[in-house]
Amino acid sequence: MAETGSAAGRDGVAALCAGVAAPERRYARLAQVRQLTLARPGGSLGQLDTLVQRVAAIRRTSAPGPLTAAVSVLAGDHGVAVHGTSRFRHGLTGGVLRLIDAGRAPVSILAARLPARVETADLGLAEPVGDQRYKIGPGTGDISVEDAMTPDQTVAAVLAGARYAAERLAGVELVAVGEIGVGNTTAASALAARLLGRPAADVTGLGSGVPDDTVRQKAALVDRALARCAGRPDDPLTVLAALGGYEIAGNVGVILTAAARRQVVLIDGAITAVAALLAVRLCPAAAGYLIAAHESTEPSHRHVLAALGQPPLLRLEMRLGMASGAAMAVGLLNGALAVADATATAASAGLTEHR
Ligand SMILES: Cc1cc2ncn([C@H]3O[C@H](COP(=O)(O)O)[C@@H](O)[C@H]3O)c2cc1C
Ligand SMILES: O=C(O)c1cccnc1
Repeated sequence: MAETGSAAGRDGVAALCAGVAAPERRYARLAQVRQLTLARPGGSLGQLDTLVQRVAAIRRTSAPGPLTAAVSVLAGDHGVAVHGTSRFRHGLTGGVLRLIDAGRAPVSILAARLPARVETADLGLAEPVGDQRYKIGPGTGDISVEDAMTPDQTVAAVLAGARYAAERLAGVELVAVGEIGVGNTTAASALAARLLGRPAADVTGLGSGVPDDTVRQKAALVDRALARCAGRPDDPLTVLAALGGYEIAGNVGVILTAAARRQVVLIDGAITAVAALLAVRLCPAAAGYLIAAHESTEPSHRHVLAALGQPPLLRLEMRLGMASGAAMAVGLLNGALAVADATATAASAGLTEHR
């Protein structure tokens, strides 16, 4: 398999990438100058000052102010979960999606407090749940013995994610990117191992909370998956087809579309981070739109964030997925943006600096 997906599909992904222009650094400099005029010591918000400058470059304004946000969760089942790699049974993902849609899942509760609307879609559940307009297939193949998706399904899932983002996530300034999929930390570990050239044991963790012997079994499955596709090209779509999942591919499309629309992309945990890495491998300019909300306990997450050059905003030992870490970070980011926007200037307050 030299290349993944039909020519038309690959053209569609290339068009998504062509729509992404890097953020405009000029606005970061203007925001920095503006910050220095405020009635507080220059640089006193530390990393948050730098973050505000990055958001200024993304939004093309020197004072972006707090951002309107949507929280997005894409869902897909994973064939590899039949080996018992998750705390939960293969196929239970749909129940979690129902809980989110009913407003009773952790992310729904966090989003309601922000407030932010929650959007979800079934891209690859075994049993259909909710909106089926973006559905590509009923769960992936077991990556330890077969490809997760066909080349055409892979490209279709990226493009479905893009369409979902255009139709359901437009009109906000920030997208918190999330996923659910029983078994998807095994897929994320396999993708990270392959994309970063790291051994499975370095990037495999306890996911939803499995015992140590199951973590070792997960690493062995990842090794089998890597051996199965050794020698294949390592272009992002080929790797995604072999080892990924529908919700991961969909999030590649979400990230590229959000970047093209100059939305801030808040990355959640290990599974969305590896989708971001795939998006950046396809389209380097997308990197400028990413902000890493947190670093979860999944060992792959730290390595993938390092490869993305993204320090996490929060380190809380979360391992929940479903955009919950990203939702937690929205308030922090918007707090920094509000301070940058609305603090009095030193001159207006008669506060001149001694040095
Ligand atoms: C009830 C339930 C709620 C969740 N919320 C997030 N995840 C998280 O755990 C899953 C990944 O871990 P693993 O690879 O161990 O299955 C993903 O669904 C992720 O979003 C959940 C998983 C389940 C089952
Ligand atoms: O890193 C994550 O987001 C994560 C970790 C464990 C389980 N689900 C998600």
